[in-house]
Order: sequence, then C-alpha cells, then structure tokens
Amino acid sequence: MASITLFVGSVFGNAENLAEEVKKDIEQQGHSAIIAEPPTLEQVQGAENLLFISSTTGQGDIPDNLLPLILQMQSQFPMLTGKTVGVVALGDSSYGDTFCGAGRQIDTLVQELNGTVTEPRLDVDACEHFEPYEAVAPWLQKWLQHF
Ligand SMILES: Cc1cc2nc3c(=O)[nH]c(=O)nc-3n(C[C@H](O)[C@H](O)[C@H](O)COP(=O)(O)O)c2cc1C
Repeated sequence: MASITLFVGSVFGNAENLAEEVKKDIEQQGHSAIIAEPPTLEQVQGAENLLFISSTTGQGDIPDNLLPLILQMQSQFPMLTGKTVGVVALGDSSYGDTFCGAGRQIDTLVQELNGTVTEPRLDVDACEHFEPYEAVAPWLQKWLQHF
C-alpha cells in the first residue's frame, strides 16, 4: 500500500473537484491519499509520494493557492529523491503557447528536485474533455501500477 499526498492548484474548482475524485479512486485501490490543504513545504517533505493536480491561470501561471509552495520549493530545493511524483495539468489549448503552463513549470521543478517520474505528465485540454476525470482515470491506473 502506498501513501500519496495530493497538491492541488485551482482557481474555479475544476482541479479541486478532480482531486476529490482522484483521492477516492486511489483509496478504492487500497492506497491512502490525503489532499494537502493548504499545501505546505512540510507536507512535501513528509510525503511518501506526491501527486500534483493543477490548472493554469493568467498566462501560463500557477494558481494563487499553490504558488507560495512552488516558490518555496524553487528557492529552498527540498529534494524529492526516492519519492514517486505525478503531475496532472488542467488547461485549455485555446490559450496557445501557455497551454498547461503551470503543469509544465511544476513538472520541470519536480524533475530538478530528483523526484521519480514514472508516468509522463498528463495534460488535460478543456477543449477536448468537459469532464477531466475521463482523461485522468486511465492515466491514474497506469501511475498506480508503479506502487
Ligand atoms: C483567466 C483564465 C486564464 C487562463 N489561462 C490559461 C492558460 O494560460 N493556459 C491554459 O492552458 N489554460 C488557461 N486557462 C484555463 C484553465 O486552466 C482551465 O479552464 C481549468 O480547467 C480551470 O481549472 P480550475 O477551475 O481548477 O482553476 C485559463 C482560464 C482562465 C479563466
């Protein structure tokens, strides 16, 4: 059984709702999951495995509720060696070059911090998926197989 901490970046609630569904799914498969509310550096350091679920706001920006943690991680460099990390990015391809910009920033950061990325980041396009969970469910199955 794995223990997974979810770190969620959300402005209007899409990523938050998705995280609740993902949490249930993880638990149904016999693992434990908690959503870090609010997401803090201590929770990053204490997490066995980390799953980031973040929308993108502004022009490729990280939502305000997750930004302080990401800035702290960028400045304090809490190494993620030995921890499995997943990144799910919500975005909208009509934003062009900034599509899923927050998720891309987080993905780069966790790799710099030496997290173990077993599945490539999933980018979920709101233009294709009205309900993001339909895109995330198969990705999550594959990600959980690594535990
Ligand atoms: C003001 C605003 C700016 C956005 N900027 C981007 C962007 O730069 N890139 C992107 O891929 N999506 C962008 N989006 C789309 C959101 O990431 C997408 O709608 C997401 O599902 C919102 O999830 P949330 O409710 O958890 O914040 C933007 C949405 C809004 C309302």
